[in-house]
Amino acid sequence: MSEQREMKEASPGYRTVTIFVAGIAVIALVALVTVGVLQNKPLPQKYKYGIVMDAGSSHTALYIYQWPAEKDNNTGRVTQTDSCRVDGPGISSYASNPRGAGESLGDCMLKARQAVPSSRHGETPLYLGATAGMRLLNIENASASDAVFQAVEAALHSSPFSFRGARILSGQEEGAFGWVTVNYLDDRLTQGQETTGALDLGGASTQISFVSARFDGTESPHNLMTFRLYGNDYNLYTHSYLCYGKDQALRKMLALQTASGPTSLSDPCFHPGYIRTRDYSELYASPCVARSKPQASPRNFTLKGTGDFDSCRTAVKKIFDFSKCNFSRCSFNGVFQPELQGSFGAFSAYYFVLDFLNLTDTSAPMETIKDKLREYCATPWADMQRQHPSTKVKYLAEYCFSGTYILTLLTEGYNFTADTFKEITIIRKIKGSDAGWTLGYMLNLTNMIPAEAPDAPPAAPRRLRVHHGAHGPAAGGPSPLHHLHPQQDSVLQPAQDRMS
Ligand SMILES: Nc1ncnc2c1ncn2[C@@H]1O[C@H](COP(=O)(O)OP(=O)(O)O)[C@@H](O)[C@H]1O
Ligand SMILES: [Ca+2]
Repeated sequence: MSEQREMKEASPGYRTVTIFVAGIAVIALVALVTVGVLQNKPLPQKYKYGIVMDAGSSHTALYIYQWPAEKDNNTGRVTQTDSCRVDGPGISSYASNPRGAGESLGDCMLKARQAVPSSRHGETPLYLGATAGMRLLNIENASASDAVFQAVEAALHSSPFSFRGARILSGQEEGAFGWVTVNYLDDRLTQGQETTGALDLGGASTQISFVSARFDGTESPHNLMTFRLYGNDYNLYTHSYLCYGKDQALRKMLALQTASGPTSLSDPCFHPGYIRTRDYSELYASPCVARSKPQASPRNFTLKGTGDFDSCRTAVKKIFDFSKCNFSRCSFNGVFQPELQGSFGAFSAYYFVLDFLNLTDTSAPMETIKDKLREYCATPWADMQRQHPSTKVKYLAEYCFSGTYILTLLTEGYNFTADTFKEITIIRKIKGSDAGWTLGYMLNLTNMIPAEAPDAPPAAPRRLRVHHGAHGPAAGGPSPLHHLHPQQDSVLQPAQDRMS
């Protein structure tokens, strides 16, 4: 009896404890399940991603872009979230070891896997675009360039991303996409504002692109790219000069100086005291200079710097041909160029070189710029090395040439004057994204720039179909496999397609 009473008496407290413990257990279970579910099923991602690899002549770089998931295909701004520089040289340097080209991309691919949330991997487009280094290899040895592409494609196919092809961009595309990038990042396209021209200096080629009111393509159809973006039509003049990137331009200058096969060369574009043995077969191993290789020459020559800016300019100027022009006006080498118009953004090696030389202020008088270069080139090589112990020796040795080349290309080549030179801004990034062709390339291939303004009445679809232009390796390249047709539905259209 008493026991029963006791139990009865104890029961209210016992029940409270039981309910309490059970409650805790349920909460713990729910929390455990929630954590488990969340770990397996990631939270919905706010962003989408796209990856472009820039296989340049000197090196390959990977860029990761992101944009708000719900604004996809609209005006949601695409920004660069990450980039990765591949160790070693550009893929065109792997002609005799194609597998090495594929392997070289491994570290950056790993970085991309870590940077893009895994739930997005499968839907993230991955593109590789090669520029002038592969254009040259393709000219020189098409089967070697095929083998490099095969190795690179195999490597990228094995990534978790949605690989959409590796191909050589035409010079027109390279120039036009650089222009799209700069104007997209500056937000000049949605507003229908006046656009900025684009100047891109690479190692093997250089591009100039700008909108010209005086150019409709009649004079030189190959230089016209037409766009309709956000409801505005653009006639873009663009030209890519193969062999006029700064590395090939240097080869061209050295080739002119060694035409007779000397054993030593005094060169004004290198610092006084600079001395280096150069191999003839190495110097001439490029389609840019191969034909001018001396008939008979020793194995190598000794290159000695004299550090004389004015003589360097004279030597550099000789790689430009100003003698012929079959158009109303030309830049050089008989290439049509309308009168320069508007402001320009100059990036890539323009930035690397002029930033190193502290010459990014283009509003400085031309004479001041020349004086600074004159003084710079005259600095003894030993002093240069002492002052810049951590700068790559190859770069350090060539900044005098590169600065002189840039000045000559802009003023004598493109006809920038003391006045219009001020219209050039030297840029590396715009709002955190690198200036270059990659962003424009991706925006085009993923149709992220609409032809019509977003709030325009639903007119007939204006997206223009693009065929590859009848020019450049992109059209007649090594193998159709490498030239997927990613540009269908793109808004970018080379003029000759429109007119045919
Ligand atoms: N820090 C730097 N200083 C000087 N030059 C640089 C630096 N970084 C890159 N470059 C140069 O910029 C150029 C980049 O060209 P790249 O994009 O590889 O070639 P292309 O566009 O012709 O295919 C190369 O000449 C490379 O040597
Ligand atoms: Ca480049």
